[in-house]
Parts: sequence; structure tokens; C-alpha cells
Amino acid sequence: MDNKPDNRKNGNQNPDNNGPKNRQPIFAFLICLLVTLTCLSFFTNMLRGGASEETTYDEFIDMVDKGEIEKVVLQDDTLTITPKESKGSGVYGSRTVQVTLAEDDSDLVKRLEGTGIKFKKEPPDPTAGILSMIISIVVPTLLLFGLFMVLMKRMNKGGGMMGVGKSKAKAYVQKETGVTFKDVAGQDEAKESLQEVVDFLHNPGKYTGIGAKLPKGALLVGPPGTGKTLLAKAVAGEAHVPFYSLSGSDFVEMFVGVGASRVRDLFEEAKKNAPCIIFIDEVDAIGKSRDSRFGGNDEREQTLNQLLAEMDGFDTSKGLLILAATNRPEVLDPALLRPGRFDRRVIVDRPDLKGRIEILKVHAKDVLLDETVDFDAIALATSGAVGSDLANMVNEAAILAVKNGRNAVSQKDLFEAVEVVLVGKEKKDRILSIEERRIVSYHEVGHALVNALQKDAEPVQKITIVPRTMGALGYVMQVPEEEKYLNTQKELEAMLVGYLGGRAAEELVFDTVTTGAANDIEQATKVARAMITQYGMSKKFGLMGLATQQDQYLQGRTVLNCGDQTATEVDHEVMLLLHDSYEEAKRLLSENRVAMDKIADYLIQKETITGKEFMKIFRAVQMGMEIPKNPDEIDQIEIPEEKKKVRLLKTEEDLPSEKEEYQEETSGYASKVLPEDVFEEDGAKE
Ligand SMILES: Nc1ncnc2c1ncn2[C@@H]1O[C@H](COP(=O)(O)OP(=O)(O)OP(=O)(O)O)[C@@H](O)[C@H]1O
Ligand SMILES: [Zn+2]
Repeated sequence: MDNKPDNRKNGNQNPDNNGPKNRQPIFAFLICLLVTLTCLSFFTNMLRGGASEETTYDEFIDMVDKGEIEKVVLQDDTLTITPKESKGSGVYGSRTVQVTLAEDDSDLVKRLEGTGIKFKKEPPDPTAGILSMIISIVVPTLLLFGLFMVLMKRMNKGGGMMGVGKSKAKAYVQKETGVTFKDVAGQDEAKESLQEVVDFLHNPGKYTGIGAKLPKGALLVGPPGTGKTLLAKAVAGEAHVPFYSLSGSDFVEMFVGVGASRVRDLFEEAKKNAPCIIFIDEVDAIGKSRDSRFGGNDEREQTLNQLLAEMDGFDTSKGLLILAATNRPEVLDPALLRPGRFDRRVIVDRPDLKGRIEILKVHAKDVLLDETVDFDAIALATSGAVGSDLANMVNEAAILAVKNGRNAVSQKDLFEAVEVVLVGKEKKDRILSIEERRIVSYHEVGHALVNALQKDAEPVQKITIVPRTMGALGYVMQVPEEEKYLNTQKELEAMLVGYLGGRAAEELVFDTVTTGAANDIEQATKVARAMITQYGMSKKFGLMGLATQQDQYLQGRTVLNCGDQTATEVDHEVMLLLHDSYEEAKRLLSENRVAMDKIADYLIQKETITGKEFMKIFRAVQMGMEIPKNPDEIDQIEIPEEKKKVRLLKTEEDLPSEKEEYQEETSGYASKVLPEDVFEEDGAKE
């Protein structure tokens, strides 16, 4: 998947952003057309005689011959026949039927002579022609137009149909945001560089006095949910100026010129109210690079040009500042980043351990906490989480506490909330079959056991086989002892074995494999590929960089940059690495089969086990103790202190050299942390 050359790198043909929008008018038009056609056929039907039926002229003559007709009325060339009551059982009953005349009416008169049928000729209806024209042409046209207008209005949400000059992109204005830097936790560097900007707004004279040029704008860059919007509001709040905010996608319209006129309106409005802040969220929606190999997008280009022109045009000494946020800075048009535009870049990255602790504290400010709460532990368990996740967790914990009838949040609530946010709620209505529970149990124990053996430590916070709403059938929750910023090669290799431990357990125990390892395989492949192409950890390619990372603030796709031949070899290397890791996982598990069986057995009965329980069973098996049948008696197992120090891996004596190497390597250096390390979930994706 990753080794396709990325042809959207500079292009602005990203379907995510403008595709659906641009297709909207076509959809709208099609819908209108369909509705109109339906109406049209309905009307013409009505015109042709409403409820009465039409019959052929031959049938009419047949009826005349059989004497079934009472009366005939001729108007234009349409005959309205009333069949005789007495012949009501005939084909046409006694309903009025219409026939289109197929011979000269003098012939018709001759035919009816002497049959006793009442015949009447009426003058043609002068309104009929006009009426039919109105109904078949004017009404549908009006209908089509009306519907089209309504639909376009809907989609435009406030923008006028022909937009230009009239567009009312209502910027969201806050006179006073009420947010200060205190509300933004962590992000100290970002706050520091924005503090200067606040000062500019407060006191522009101080800077212009000595000839310093004031900044026009700053670009906030970082992953979603890290608090970019919050920071922008805080700048406005600190400076006590109004806050105009609009999202980049609000500017992207289907009519050329609408976006540009919105930009113009926005700046006009803001200039009137300066000093103030304009905040453009998702600026990449308009600011995407203009040079494109697939032909440009006129509307967005015009909008972007207008934005550039406005930024060049205003006078900073009035105290107008533009903040913009994006999580895809690499796609922005370089023109936006030139001096005098968004020349300041403020990085708002994922919070580190300290940042996460602070964010939790900020959000727990108004929440009642009991004495068990330890934010450090929560922060440690949530590596990779962003501000909005953490805010969510605190709130979720408070809700859980209320649900459980307590009036303060406990550490247990918080941990449960972490799981709710990261893997979803427990899915009580999903009942796994006994066989499935066995497989999931062994799978999860496989992960945990492999990790324990490799790290020689209590591996997990907990193991569970209660299905979750986000798809996991079971998972292992790990809490690292400390935040890591680097991973050694050994650690990454161990991580690979850990990912594949679940599948290895399935194969060992059931002699067959399931779909449950899909996520593990994906993660393992990602790590293996990164080791070979980015971290220089392959013997074959050495230090050659074979891939570059894109969209580092989003999912972080990597793109191979090597020839086809090399790409094939990379695939082969990845395959080999995964294969070796899998073999290692199977080896570790089969050497510890008894412990695996006992722990899995216990997990099947209890559904959730803690790391402590896991270790107790493992040590007991290691010491050859009898494991109680009743799961509730596991707690009573007493492990002597000195036994707790014995290395988990029983092949220790055979591999003394590996142990030394292991300790040496862990203090070494390697690459960056992979947040997936914390949670390993498994699930059959429905
Ligand atoms: N550093 C932080 N301190 C306190 N709260 C935070 C922080 N970061 C995020 N939050 C919380 O997360 C919510 C969402 O953050 P915000 O909308 O500012 O993120 P964003 O980076 O603008 O995301 P997006 O890119 O999706 O627009 C905030 O309202 C706030 O409650
Ligand atoms: Zn798994």
C-alpha cells in the first residue's frame, strides 16, 4: 500500500476536500430533473383525460356493431363514449371511454346512422391547447428552476446562488473569547511564541516606534485535537480583542468567485473592528498548492489569491492579526508562507507526559476527585493521546462516577474512561460463543505472555476479553514504566514479536488461525517496514533511506522513494523480518505452554485479569505449584519474594550473553516512539 508513488503530493486534486463539494450542483440538477420528469408524465396523463380510459378505434367500431353504446360525443378528434347500462358486464362496463377519431367525421356520422346511438358534436375547447402547453412546458420549467434554487441554497448554507458580492459567509464572531493561556495546558513553546503576538496587539506603537515590522499572521501546525483553536482563542482572550473565526472549507464553494468575495467581506468586517484576530481553521482547504499536474481548481485559486492580496493589503499597525491552523502544512502553497504572510509557524504537537498531566489537571479543575486519583499514572497510560482525548476522558470518568452512584471520581473511573475513549465502550450484547472466547483468550494471553517474557517484567495493566464498541474483541492494556522517546532496535524487534504473539498462540493451540489478528498484522508490518526503510535497521540496505514520511501530523503515511526492483526487495525483507518474529513468538509460547494454558483458562472464566494476577499464575507455574481450580482462589497463591526475582524466560541459563546484550541495548538509542505500543487491540472487523 505504501509504496505507491504519491501523486497527490503537490496536487490539489485531493478528493477529500473539494470532490464532493464540486459534485453537488450536478447532484442537485439530477434530482430536480428526476422530480420534474415524474411530474411531467403525471400531468400529461391527466391532460389526456384524467380518470377515463382510452380504447382503440377498432374496439369502438366493434362496440358500435354489437350495439353496446348509448351515446357518443365528438369534440376535436376525441370521442367520448358512454356504453349502455344494460351491457354493463361488457368489456368496458358502463364507464366513459375515450377514442381518438381515425376517420373523417362525416364517415363516422354515416356509421352511426340508424344504430340508435345518440350522437352529439361539440365545438372545440379553446382553452385546451393553452392549458396543455402551460402544463407540459411552463409548469415543469418553473418546477425545475424552483427546486434547483432551493437545493442550491441548502448546500450553500447562506451563500447566495450567484454569490458574487452578496455572499454572507457569517464569520463566527466572539467579542471576548474568555479563554486565556491558563486554559491551554502544556504547549509551552507555542504559548511563548504567541505571547509576543499578544504583546504586538496590546501595544503596536512600541514595536513600530523602533521600526520593527509587526507580524501579519501565524500558522498553527499540529495534529487534530491538540488545541490549535483553543490557542487562537486564548490569544484573542489575552489581548482582549474580538475573535473572527471561519473554517477554510467555508470558503470553498461551487461557484467561482464566492470564496473570494467571502474573503473580501471577512477582511472588510475585521478591519472595521480592528484590533482583532481572524482565525482560519483548516486553512489547507483554500491554501493548497496551486501548481497542479491535473489542472487547477479555479474557485480555490481565486480564493487563495484573494487571501494573499488581503494579507498584503492591510496595515498591521491597526492591530489586525491572522491566525490559521492546519494539520497538513506540507500541502500549503509556498506563497502563503512567504515573509509578510504566515511567516510564523507555531508547532502545536501531541503533548508529552508532562503536557498530558497538565491537560488532565486543567480539565479536572471543576471535577470532584477522590484521594485515589493519580494523574501521572493516567498520563503514562495515554501516550499518543491529544488534548481533546484527555478532555474527553476526564468527562467520561465523571459520568462513570455518577453512574456508579459516587460523588467523586476515582482512579478506577479514570482508567475505565481511558479505555472508553481509546477502544470504545463495553459491548454487553455481543455474546461470543465458547469456542470464540477460548480463541480470543489464548490470543490475548499470547500477546501478554510474549511481552512479559521479552521484557522480563509484569507486562500489562490488564487483559480482557470483553468486546468493545470500537470493534475489539479483546485487548491487552499496557502501561509503560516511563515515557519513551526513543526505541532501540531490540525493543522494536520485541515489539514485532509481541504483535504476532496473538496469532502464534492461535496457531499453537487450535492448529488453525482466525481473522482476529488483522490489526496486529497491520501494525507489525508498519513497524517492520519502518525499521527497514526509515530507521536503517536492515542488514541488506544499511543506512539507506528508502522512504519519506508524509502527513506527519495525521496518520503519518510513508512513501517509498526507490526503484521498483528495490521496492520488491524491501517487501521481501519485510516479509523475512515478520516471519522470523512470528517464529520467535511461537518458540516463546510453546516453551511456556503450561503457563499459557493456565492463564488463558483463568481469563476465560474471569473475562478480565490484572497484571498482578497474570504474574501470580505465571510464577506459580514456574515454581511447579498447584494452581487452584476455583478462579477466586488465585489470590491466595503466595509467591516468595526471592522467587519474584527469577527471570521469566526459563532459557536464561542457555542464553547468558543475550541478557547482557539486552541490558546494554536498552540504554542505547534508536528511533521514535510508536504510540501503538500502549494498546493492542484485536478484533474481527465487521
Ligand atoms: N493543550 C490543551 N489544553 C487544554 N485543553 C485542550 C488542549 N488541547 C485540546 N484541548 C481540549 O480539546 C478541545 C479541542 O481542541 P481544539 O479544537 O482546539 O483542537 P484543534 O487542534 O483545533 O483540533 P482540529 O485540528 O481538529 O481543529 C478543546 O476544546 C479543549 O477542551
Ligand atoms: Zn492481537
